[in-house]
Amino acid sequence: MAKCGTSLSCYHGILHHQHRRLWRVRKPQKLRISSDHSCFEVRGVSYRPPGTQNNILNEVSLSLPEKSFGLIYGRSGSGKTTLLQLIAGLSAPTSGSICIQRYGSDNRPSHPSEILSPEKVGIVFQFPERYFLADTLLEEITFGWPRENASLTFREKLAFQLQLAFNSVGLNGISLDVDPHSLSGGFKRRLALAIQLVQTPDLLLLDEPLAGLDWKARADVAKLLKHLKKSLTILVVSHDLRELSPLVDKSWKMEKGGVLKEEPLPVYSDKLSFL
Ligand SMILES: Nc1ncnc2c1ncn2[C@@H]1O[C@H](COP(=O)(O)OP(=O)(O)OP(=O)(O)O)[C@@H](O)[C@H]1O
Repeated sequence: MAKCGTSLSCYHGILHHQHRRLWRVRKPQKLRISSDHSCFEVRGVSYRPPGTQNNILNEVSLSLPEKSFGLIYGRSGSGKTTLLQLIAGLSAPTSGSICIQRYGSDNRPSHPSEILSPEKVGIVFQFPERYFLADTLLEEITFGWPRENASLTFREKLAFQLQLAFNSVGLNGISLDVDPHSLSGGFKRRLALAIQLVQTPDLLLLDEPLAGLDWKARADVAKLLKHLKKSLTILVVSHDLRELSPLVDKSWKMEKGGVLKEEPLPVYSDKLSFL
């Protein structure tokens, strides 16, 4: 496979302002939904880990239209990560279902709902760089790919997908020989996203995508997510409401006891800073 260029792409600088801030409720964005559309839906999901007495999640429901950006926020330990893991198919709900529903122009279901297949879902865990294993970018991203038995056509398809994924996260200017651990924080997150995008998921789940990054890398990753949102459905769990709020189409608050409520985001208002 041909190698990409050898130089790191430059970060775009952004101006950083410190403001006094006040909380207020942000108006939800109007979702532009085409007449015929699909939604990822969590329907009445409860989860109790095997061998335990209490539910972590209780009758959780949400509906996220395709190519929109959803955000779940809420207290630590309320069950947000557990919900992402269920949507990704890493554990099975105790009750309820997770599916894709198609709707017609009258906003009514036009087909029977389909169970969401884990192959259609990509998940990036919190601090994904901690799980990097390989010595080069190429090995990291192709980890687990078929080496010998796959047909040439299949390998060509994977190589094509790899190129697309690298381009879409802006890694195309970096040599595939680079040690993933030597990348900056923001570029490590780009790599973690590319690893998932190679699998061409329909739904991308991100657990705290900005956690542990400096302000510049946070702005960089938020900008990248805005770009990815054009072609993917993204559901994020995060405490970083201020940076992500411009991207958010729908939001939910996970409350104590694993109860999810659709709720607009509270945001900081710089305009009111004189108050
Ligand atoms: N397999 C399990 N068995 C028992 N308890 C569990 C299991 N998995 C998670 N929990 C508990 O469920 C609760 C919810 O955990 P979860 O990680 O989903 O919360 P969270 O909202 O994502 O928290 P944070 O914001 O800190 O990441 C926690 O109290 C956790 O300890």
